[in-house]
Amino acid sequence: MSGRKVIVRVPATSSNLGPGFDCLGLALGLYNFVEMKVVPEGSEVTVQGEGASEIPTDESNLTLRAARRVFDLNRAHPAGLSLRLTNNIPPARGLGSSAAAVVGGLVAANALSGSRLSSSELLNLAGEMDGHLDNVAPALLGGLTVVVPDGTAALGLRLEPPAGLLAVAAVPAVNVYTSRARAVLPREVPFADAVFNLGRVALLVGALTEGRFEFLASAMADRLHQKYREHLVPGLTGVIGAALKAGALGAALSGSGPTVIALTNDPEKAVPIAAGMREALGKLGLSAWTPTLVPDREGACTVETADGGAICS
Ligand SMILES: Nc1ncnc2c1ncn2[C@@H]1O[C@H](COP(=O)(O)OP(=O)(O)OP(=O)(O)O)[C@@H](O)[C@H]1O
Ligand SMILES: N[C@@H](CCO)C(=O)O
Repeated sequence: MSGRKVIVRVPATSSNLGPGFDCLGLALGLYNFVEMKVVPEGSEVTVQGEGASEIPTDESNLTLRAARRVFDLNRAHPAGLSLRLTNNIPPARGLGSSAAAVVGGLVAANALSGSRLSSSELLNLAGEMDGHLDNVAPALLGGLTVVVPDGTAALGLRLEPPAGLLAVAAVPAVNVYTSRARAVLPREVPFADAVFNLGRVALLVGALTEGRFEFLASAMADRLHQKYREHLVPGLTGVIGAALKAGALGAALSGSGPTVIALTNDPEKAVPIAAGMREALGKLGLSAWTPTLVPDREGACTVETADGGAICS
């Protein structure tokens, strides 16, 4: 096994999309790369790019831990492992960095040990390790995903995002840790708020799969989590409002924030939408990165297999 190497590409993800708290996610064309090589002994992790100074490189590294789970399950025991992580997804910004780290480790190790685990086994493992099925499902499967835990298993459905959809992200230069953003959520919500979200999440899935963009502004509204997180996410309401004013079809907090994601199907509107969101954050003294991203349709895939081929298109 020594010397065998794979490179896996994993997309960023935006979960919730407004009302779909913990169940909806969209894969985005912004990628982390995991190069995993079997070496004669020891383990070595290097990180370059986003989060390089904060992501651990010892045995606690998420990608390494995920890989070890798969090697154990596949009864493959590489003598040593070398991991080179090249990150374009900024951590702690609501773009699924930790989900990408886990999925990358699982998929790379599975590819190096005979691909014995199925996609649903990988989804269950990823959900167990990351704790956020709504990020790991789109990272693994690509596209628009609906996922729910059902007993000990996850039920994940991949749907095709509509043609021409673009996501303009406003990524402010502040960290919001998911654990903190969950701790501020209430234990109970008003029945009317639950009903508000139920209708909208159904409408949102239907609107996206049918390309009924005129429904998105209403369908991306939320009453279950965004208002409780407002104090952690600078300018949340103002940034969403600015995106809608600049012509976005709909906008919402990405995952647990602080990124806001705005959808459009008009490439020319992406520029004013990004400018509007930057301006709203600028009024608070915050700078933001505002990339326009296409939906990723492949999910985690192998850009270089152990025998030199490629699985990603
Ligand atoms: N690319 C990565 N590689 C390894 N560990 C990571 C990576 N990204 C995040 N982590 C780790 O995951 C843990 C959870 O981080 P955090 O709550 O910010 O999740 P996150 O996935 O970055 O959130 P988000 O979805 O908001 O980006 C932290 O301990 C962090 O160091
Ligand atoms: N659905 C989760 C995503 C965390 O990345 C949340 O909003 O807390």
